Amino acid sequence: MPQFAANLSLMYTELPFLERFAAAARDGFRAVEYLFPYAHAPAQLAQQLRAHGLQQVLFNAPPGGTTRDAMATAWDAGARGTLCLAGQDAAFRAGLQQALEYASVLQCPRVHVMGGLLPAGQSHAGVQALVTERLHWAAQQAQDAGVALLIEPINGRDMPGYYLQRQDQAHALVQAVDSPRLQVQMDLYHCQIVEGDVAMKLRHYLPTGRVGHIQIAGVPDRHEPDSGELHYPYLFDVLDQLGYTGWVGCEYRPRAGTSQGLGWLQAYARMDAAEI
Ligand SMILES: O=C(O)C(=O)[C@H](O)CO
Ligand SMILES: [Mg+2]
Repeated sequence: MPQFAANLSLMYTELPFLERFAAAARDGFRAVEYLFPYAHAPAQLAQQLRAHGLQQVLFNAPPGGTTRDAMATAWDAGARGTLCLAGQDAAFRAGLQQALEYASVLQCPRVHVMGGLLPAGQSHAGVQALVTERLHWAAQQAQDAGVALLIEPINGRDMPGYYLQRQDQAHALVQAVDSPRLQVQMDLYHCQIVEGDVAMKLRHYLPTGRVGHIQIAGVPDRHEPDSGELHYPYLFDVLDQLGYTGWVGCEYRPRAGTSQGLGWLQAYARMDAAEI
Protein backbone atom coordinates (compact mmCIF):
# COMPACT_ATOMS: atom_id res chain seq x y z
CA MET A 1 0.00 0.00 0.00
CA PRO A 2 1.56 3.35 -0.99
CA GLN A 3 2.62 5.74 1.76
CA PHE A 4 1.45 9.30 1.21
CA ALA A 5 3.09 12.61 2.12
CA ALA A 6 1.16 15.89 2.15
CA ASN A 7 2.59 18.62 -0.05
CA LEU A 8 2.25 21.73 2.10
CA SER A 9 2.83 24.13 -0.79
CA LEU A 10 -0.25 22.99 -2.70
CA MET A 11 -2.40 21.53 0.10
CA TYR A 12 -3.76 23.37 3.15
CA THR A 13 -3.29 26.73 1.45
CA GLU A 14 -6.38 27.89 3.35
CA LEU A 15 -3.96 28.19 6.30
CA PRO A 16 -0.75 30.17 6.88
CA PHE A 17 2.27 28.01 6.00
CA LEU A 18 3.38 27.20 9.54
CA GLU A 19 -0.13 26.07 10.49
CA ARG A 20 -0.24 23.53 7.68
CA PHE A 21 1.95 21.02 9.57
CA ALA A 22 -0.61 20.61 12.34
CA ALA A 23 -3.45 20.34 9.84
CA ALA A 24 -1.69 17.60 7.87
CA ALA A 25 -0.97 15.67 11.07
CA ARG A 26 -4.62 16.01 12.16
CA ASP A 27 -5.65 14.46 8.86
CA GLY A 28 -3.40 11.46 9.53
CA PHE A 29 -0.32 12.33 7.48
CA ARG A 30 2.99 11.30 8.99
CA ALA A 31 5.16 12.89 6.30
CA VAL A 32 5.27 16.21 4.47
CA GLU A 33 7.01 17.74 1.50
CA TYR A 34 6.87 21.28 0.14
CA LEU A 35 8.54 23.38 -2.49
CA PHE A 36 10.72 25.81 -0.55
CA PRO A 37 11.64 26.31 3.12
CA TYR A 38 13.77 29.46 2.70
CA ALA A 39 11.27 32.01 3.98
CA HIS A 40 11.54 30.35 7.39
CA ALA A 41 14.46 29.56 9.68
CA PRO A 42 15.28 25.84 9.60
CA ALA A 43 14.87 25.54 13.38
CA GLN A 44 11.33 26.92 13.12
CA LEU A 45 10.41 24.25 10.57
CA ALA A 46 12.13 21.49 12.54
CA GLN A 47 10.07 22.52 15.55
CA GLN A 48 6.83 22.12 13.55
CA LEU A 49 7.92 18.68 12.40
CA ARG A 50 8.76 17.61 15.95
CA ALA A 51 5.62 19.08 17.49
CA HIS A 52 3.38 17.19 15.08
CA GLY A 53 5.28 13.92 14.72
CA LEU A 54 6.02 14.52 11.04
CA GLN A 55 8.92 13.53 8.79
CA GLN A 56 10.14 15.90 6.13
CA VAL A 57 10.67 13.73 3.05
CA LEU A 58 11.38 16.26 0.27
CA PHE A 59 11.87 19.93 -0.53
CA ASN A 60 13.44 21.87 -3.39
CA ALA A 61 16.80 23.57 -3.64
CA PRO A 62 16.31 27.32 -4.23
CA PRO A 63 15.13 28.18 -7.76
CA GLY A 64 17.64 31.05 -7.93
CA GLY A 65 19.45 33.69 -5.90
CA THR A 66 22.71 33.74 -3.97
CA THR A 67 21.46 35.01 -0.59
CA ARG A 68 18.73 33.45 1.55
CA ASP A 69 16.46 36.47 1.01
CA ALA A 70 16.90 36.23 -2.74
CA MET A 71 16.37 32.45 -2.62
CA ALA A 72 13.11 32.96 -0.72
CA THR A 73 11.70 35.34 -3.34
CA ALA A 74 13.20 33.89 -6.53
CA TRP A 75 10.18 31.68 -7.35
CA ASP A 76 7.76 34.62 -7.24
CA ALA A 77 10.18 36.52 -9.45
CA GLY A 78 9.88 33.75 -12.06
CA ALA A 79 13.01 31.68 -11.39
CA ARG A 80 12.56 27.93 -11.97
CA GLY A 81 16.05 26.62 -11.18
CA THR A 82 19.59 27.33 -12.35
CA LEU A 83 20.80 23.87 -13.39
CA CYS A 84 20.69 24.59 -17.14
CA LEU A 85 21.64 28.27 -16.99
CA ALA A 86 25.15 29.18 -18.16
CA GLY A 87 26.70 31.92 -16.04
CA GLN A 88 24.74 30.87 -12.93
CA ASP A 89 27.43 28.81 -11.24
CA ALA A 90 27.42 30.95 -8.11
CA ALA A 91 23.64 30.68 -7.68
CA PHE A 92 23.64 26.95 -8.44
CA ARG A 93 26.36 26.22 -5.90
CA ALA A 94 25.08 28.59 -3.21
CA GLY A 95 21.59 27.20 -3.66
CA LEU A 96 22.68 23.62 -3.26
CA GLN A 97 24.75 24.41 -0.17
CA GLN A 98 21.81 26.25 1.37
CA ALA A 99 19.50 23.33 0.62
CA LEU A 100 21.89 20.84 2.19
CA GLU A 101 22.06 22.95 5.35
CA TYR A 102 18.26 22.89 5.61
CA ALA A 103 18.22 19.15 4.86
CA SER A 104 20.57 18.55 7.74
CA VAL A 105 18.45 20.46 10.27
CA LEU A 106 15.18 19.04 8.94
CA GLN A 107 16.66 15.52 8.70
CA CYS A 108 15.30 15.40 5.19
CA PRO A 109 16.80 12.67 3.00
CA ARG A 110 15.89 14.18 -0.40
CA VAL A 111 16.36 17.50 -2.22
CA HIS A 112 14.85 18.29 -5.61
CA VAL A 113 17.15 20.36 -7.86
CA MET A 114 15.06 22.26 -10.41
CA GLY A 115 16.31 22.34 -14.00
CA GLY A 116 15.49 25.90 -15.00
CA LEU A 117 13.94 27.46 -18.09
CA LEU A 118 15.97 27.01 -21.26
CA PRO A 119 17.10 30.43 -22.50
CA ALA A 120 15.78 31.43 -25.96
CA GLY A 121 17.82 29.78 -28.68
CA GLN A 122 19.21 27.06 -26.41
CA SER A 123 18.37 23.37 -26.83
CA HIS A 124 18.22 20.50 -24.36
CA ALA A 125 21.22 18.90 -26.10
CA GLY A 126 23.11 22.19 -26.09
CA VAL A 127 23.19 22.42 -22.28
CA GLN A 128 23.86 18.73 -21.70
CA ALA A 129 27.55 19.12 -20.89
CA LEU A 130 26.95 21.99 -18.46
CA VAL A 131 24.12 20.17 -16.70
CA THR A 132 26.05 16.91 -16.41
CA GLU A 133 29.07 18.68 -14.96
CA ARG A 134 26.92 20.52 -12.39
CA LEU A 135 25.12 17.35 -11.41
CA HIS A 136 28.43 15.56 -10.93
CA TRP A 137 29.51 18.27 -8.50
CA ALA A 138 26.12 18.36 -6.79
CA ALA A 139 25.96 14.58 -6.38
CA GLN A 140 29.35 14.65 -4.66
CA GLN A 141 28.12 17.34 -2.24
CA ALA A 142 24.99 15.31 -1.63
CA GLN A 143 27.02 12.20 -0.96
CA ASP A 144 29.07 14.08 1.65
CA ALA A 145 25.82 15.26 3.25
CA GLY A 146 24.11 11.87 3.10
CA VAL A 147 21.23 13.20 1.00
CA ALA A 148 19.74 12.10 -2.35
CA LEU A 149 19.32 14.68 -5.12
CA LEU A 150 16.33 14.43 -7.40
CA ILE A 151 15.63 15.82 -10.85
CA GLU A 152 12.03 15.98 -12.06
CA PRO A 153 10.54 16.14 -15.55
CA ILE A 154 7.86 18.88 -15.50
CA ASN A 155 5.27 19.48 -18.21
CA GLY A 156 5.69 22.46 -20.51
CA ARG A 157 2.02 23.47 -20.29
CA ASP A 158 2.41 24.41 -16.62
CA MET A 159 6.02 25.54 -17.00
CA PRO A 160 6.68 26.67 -20.58
CA GLY A 161 10.32 26.28 -21.57
CA TYR A 162 11.22 24.00 -18.65
CA TYR A 163 14.52 22.30 -19.40
CA LEU A 164 13.55 18.77 -18.32
CA GLN A 165 10.20 17.44 -19.51
CA ARG A 166 10.54 13.72 -20.26
CA GLN A 167 11.34 10.67 -18.14
CA ASP A 168 13.89 9.38 -20.67
CA GLN A 169 15.81 12.68 -20.54
CA ALA A 170 15.98 12.54 -16.75
CA HIS A 171 17.08 8.90 -16.72
CA ALA A 172 19.75 9.59 -19.37
CA LEU A 173 21.19 12.30 -17.11
CA VAL A 174 21.10 10.05 -14.07
CA GLN A 175 22.93 7.36 -16.03
CA ALA A 176 25.50 9.84 -17.32
CA VAL A 177 26.28 11.09 -13.82
CA ASP A 178 26.15 7.55 -12.45
CA SER A 179 25.96 8.39 -8.76
CA PRO A 180 23.60 6.54 -6.39
CA ARG A 181 22.94 10.00 -4.91
CA LEU A 182 21.17 11.23 -8.07
CA GLN A 183 17.65 9.95 -8.75
CA VAL A 184 14.48 10.83 -10.63
CA GLN A 185 11.41 12.40 -9.04
CA MET A 186 8.61 10.84 -11.06
CA ASP A 187 5.52 13.03 -10.95
CA LEU A 188 2.74 11.02 -12.56
CA TYR A 189 0.73 14.18 -13.29
CA HIS A 190 3.52 15.62 -15.45
CA CYS A 191 4.30 12.22 -16.94
CA GLN A 192 0.72 11.76 -18.14
CA ILE A 193 0.55 15.25 -19.65
CA VAL A 194 3.84 14.99 -21.53
CA GLU A 195 4.05 11.37 -22.54
CA GLY A 196 1.30 9.11 -21.11
CA ASP A 197 1.60 5.32 -20.85
CA VAL A 198 2.17 5.87 -17.12
CA ALA A 199 1.83 2.28 -15.87
CA MET A 200 4.32 1.02 -18.46
CA LYS A 201 6.73 3.79 -17.50
CA LEU A 202 6.47 2.75 -13.85
CA ARG A 203 7.16 -0.85 -14.87
CA HIS A 204 10.12 0.27 -16.94
CA TYR A 205 11.76 2.73 -14.56
CA LEU A 206 11.05 1.53 -11.01
CA PRO A 207 13.09 -1.68 -11.36
CA THR A 208 16.14 0.44 -12.30
CA GLY A 209 16.23 1.69 -8.70
CA ARG A 210 16.67 5.23 -10.06
CA VAL A 211 13.26 6.59 -9.06
CA GLY A 212 13.64 8.19 -5.64
CA HIS A 213 10.24 9.79 -5.13
CA ILE A 214 6.78 9.78 -6.74
CA GLN A 215 4.16 12.53 -6.83
CA ILE A 216 0.51 12.45 -7.88
CA ALA A 217 -2.39 14.67 -8.91
CA GLY A 218 -5.49 14.34 -11.06
CA VAL A 219 -5.02 15.14 -14.75
CA PRO A 220 -5.67 17.59 -16.34
CA ASP A 221 -6.67 19.95 -13.50
CA ARG A 222 -4.12 19.00 -10.81
CA HIS A 223 -6.87 18.38 -8.25
CA GLU A 224 -7.40 15.32 -6.01
CA PRO A 225 -6.31 12.01 -7.58
CA ASP A 226 -9.92 10.77 -7.60
CA SER A 227 -11.07 12.06 -10.98
CA GLY A 228 -9.69 12.85 -14.39
CA GLU A 229 -7.92 10.78 -16.99
CA LEU A 230 -5.60 8.83 -14.66
CA HIS A 231 -7.12 5.97 -12.64
CA TYR A 232 -5.01 6.10 -9.48
CA PRO A 233 -6.33 2.99 -7.69
CA TYR A 234 -4.90 0.99 -10.59
CA LEU A 235 -1.59 2.88 -10.51
CA PHE A 236 -1.29 2.40 -6.73
CA ASP A 237 -1.69 -1.35 -7.30
CA VAL A 238 1.08 -1.17 -9.91
CA LEU A 239 3.34 0.54 -7.33
CA ASP A 240 2.59 -2.27 -4.87
CA GLN A 241 3.22 -4.95 -7.48
CA LEU A 242 6.57 -3.34 -8.25
CA GLY A 243 7.48 -3.29 -4.56
CA TYR A 244 7.78 0.50 -4.33
CA THR A 245 8.41 1.36 -0.67
CA GLY A 246 9.12 5.09 -1.03
CA TRP A 247 6.84 8.04 -0.53
CA VAL A 248 4.07 9.27 -2.77
CA GLY A 249 3.74 13.05 -2.51
CA CYS A 250 0.22 14.46 -2.79
CA GLU A 251 1.14 17.43 -4.94
CA TYR A 252 -2.30 18.62 -5.93
CA ARG A 253 -4.51 21.69 -5.52
CA PRO A 254 -7.62 20.64 -3.58
CA ARG A 255 -10.85 21.45 -5.40
CA ALA A 256 -12.63 22.86 -2.33
CA GLY A 257 -10.87 22.49 1.01
CA THR A 258 -7.96 20.14 1.69
CA SER A 259 -9.44 18.04 4.51
CA GLN A 260 -12.82 17.86 2.80
CA GLY A 261 -11.13 16.48 -0.33
CA LEU A 262 -9.32 13.61 1.39
CA GLY A 263 -12.09 11.04 0.91
CA TRP A 264 -9.96 9.27 -1.71
CA LEU A 265 -7.34 8.59 0.99
CA GLN A 266 -9.62 6.63 3.33
CA ALA A 267 -8.81 3.38 1.54
CA TYR A 268 -5.13 3.92 2.31
CA ALA A 269 -5.33 4.74 6.00
CA ARG A 270 -1.76 3.71 6.89
CA MET A 271 0.47 6.62 5.98
CA ASP A 272 3.43 6.23 8.27
CA ALA A 273 5.50 3.21 7.36
CA ALA A 274 7.48 4.23 4.29
CA GLU A 275 11.23 4.09 4.42
CA ILE A 276 12.71 7.55 4.32
O1 LIG B 1 5.82 21.23 -9.99
C1 LIG B 1 6.18 20.15 -9.54
O2 LIG B 1 5.64 19.11 -9.90
C2 LIG B 1 7.25 20.03 -8.54
O3 LIG B 1 7.36 18.97 -7.97
C3 LIG B 1 8.22 21.10 -8.29
O4 LIG B 1 8.89 20.86 -7.10
C4 LIG B 1 7.88 22.51 -8.34
O5 LIG B 1 7.46 23.01 -9.49
MG1 LIG C 1 6.12 17.41 -8.84
